[in-house]
Amino acid sequence: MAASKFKIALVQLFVTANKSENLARASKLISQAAGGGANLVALPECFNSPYGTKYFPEYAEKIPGESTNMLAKAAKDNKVFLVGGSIPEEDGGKLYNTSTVFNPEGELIAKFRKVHLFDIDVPGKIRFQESETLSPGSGLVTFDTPYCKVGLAICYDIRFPELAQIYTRRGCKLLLYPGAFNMTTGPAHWELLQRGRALDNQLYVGTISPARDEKASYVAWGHSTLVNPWGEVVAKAGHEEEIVYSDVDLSYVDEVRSSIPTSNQRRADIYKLQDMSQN
Ligand SMILES: O=C(O)CCC(=O)C(=O)O
Repeated sequence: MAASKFKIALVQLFVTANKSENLARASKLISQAAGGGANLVALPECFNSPYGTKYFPEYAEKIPGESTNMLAKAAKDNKVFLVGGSIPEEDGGKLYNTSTVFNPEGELIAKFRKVHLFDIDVPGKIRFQESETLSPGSGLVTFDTPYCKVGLAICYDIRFPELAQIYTRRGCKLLLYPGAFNMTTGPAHWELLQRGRALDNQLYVGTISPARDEKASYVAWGHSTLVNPWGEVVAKAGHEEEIVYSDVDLSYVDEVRSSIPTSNQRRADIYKLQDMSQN
């Protein structure tokens, strides 16, 4: 029988412009998280490079490559499931914002390319057009652990509730979103979106941000968080580098779903959700 509890570590890494420093630091914090008892360790969006359209071409790598080789080794050395945040990936002349997942044997078990690119323009506040240099992914990705099935997406993807609903339909009890919200949308929407996705789908939602660097061209909000199926924040970082640990209690997912059985109360006769993804 699958274990009903496991420990997750959200690694809020301080990311700099120095890739090898980022990789070394990430590797050290993954070991620290494993030493702290985590079964599953997760890194932030763009953990190996600064976040910004001008940086993506400069830092992009093939998979496998330097960054994912480090992740594979760290997962194996520390015997953890490792969600490698995301990195700018180059493939076939295109760039993607890509998350990779490794099992405790160091094998790549999932690869997700951000599906919804972060293209926004909030007048006087923030304009960001990820599509200037990136291409979107075209598939949805879940992976299996001995604990539960996990759904994976990246940052802006959290704004699209259909994606989370599809992962829930596929049997996920935990959704993970490496992400880097900013000083405008962070305070307004970061926690609200996570609590919304968790409550709508009655599952755990974890987000993993880089630590805030006030000197960076894109200032991340921080506040990596875990929300439970009741919609409560159970663990939350500040904005500096830190590891946030929490137990994920899968029996609580079942309890909430049986107390308020929304998933059996849908009106398929008046609306429907369609999963068109091939993977
Ligand atoms: O949705 C937002 O407000 C922020 C999204 C973002 O920063 C990203 O997709 O990387």
